[in-house]
Amino acid sequence: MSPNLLDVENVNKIFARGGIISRSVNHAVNNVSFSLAADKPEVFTIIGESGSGKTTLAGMILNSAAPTSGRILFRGKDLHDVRSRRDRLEFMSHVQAVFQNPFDAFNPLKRVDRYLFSAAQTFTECRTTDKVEERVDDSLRKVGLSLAEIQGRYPHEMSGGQLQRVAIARALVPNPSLIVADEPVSMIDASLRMTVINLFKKLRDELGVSIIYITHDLATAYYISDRLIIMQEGRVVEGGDARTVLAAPQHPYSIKLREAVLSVEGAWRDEPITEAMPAVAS
Ligand SMILES: Nc1ncnc2c1ncn2[C@@H]1O[C@H](COP(=O)(O)OP(=O)(O)OP(=O)(O)O)[C@@H](O)[C@H]1O
Repeated sequence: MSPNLLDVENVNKIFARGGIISRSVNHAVNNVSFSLAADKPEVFTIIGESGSGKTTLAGMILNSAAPTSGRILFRGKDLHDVRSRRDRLEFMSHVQAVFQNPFDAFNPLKRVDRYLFSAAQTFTECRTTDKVEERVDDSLRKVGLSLAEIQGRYPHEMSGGQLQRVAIARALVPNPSLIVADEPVSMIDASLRMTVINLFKKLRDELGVSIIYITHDLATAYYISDRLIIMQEGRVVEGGDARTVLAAPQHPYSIKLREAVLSVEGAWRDEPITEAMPAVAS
């Protein structure tokens, strides 16, 4: 049997606080487990209020921090063993990240196309200028942009929504199988949020990319998720198929979640999202 895309097994992260006299520990991630299948791309949402451990968990999935205990496997390989530069580059070509604030992700003094060229040179076999540009243009077209549109532009010359789409295009350059998106729309103008959210759906459906979507936004979580886990104080308090969880919420936090979803659903029904989405090229 082929391994899962991702296995998070009994993962804990404990931060120590204070000095020798007043030492305390913060159990930021507490015994979290879930898996993503290799053959079924999905949007898997990690939802929870501020401080519930979402970003800490994301950091461990991205292998930028190690669990205190438990393990994380990507395609059957323990991330603990992904150490050499070669292994890390290989891992990063399969697992990419999109962060909250696109303006933080790009140096204001650096042209945005440079980031995409650099990703193509680092993570792909493209070596000639033509091949690199072709690869970058291909990735940009998957998010409804093109190299001609963004070439030579600096971050401040783009809207937050456009820049986040460039960040997603950069993540797509290596053809990853998993994107970890940590609050990817919370800093984007509300009118552009659904463009990015719909884009994740298209990446799942048309490119077979699985998305771990991290958020505290109940409405977009409901709209986009196939499965979700709800975190509170580091623990998973409820999880499973998104509609099932929301149809019969058990935990007080999930009940709050459901109430919020119902109120925004009503609003959406009255005022559907009309922003046109670009087709995603395969
Ligand atoms: N490097 C660190 N050192 C010490 N404590 C940390 C560190 N990183 C996170 N924490 C603590 O771990 C807990 C979980 O934080 P985390 O950022 O993962 O939560 P979150 O759910 O992502 O919150 P938010 O939605 O506000 O980003 C918090 O109590 C936080 O203060």
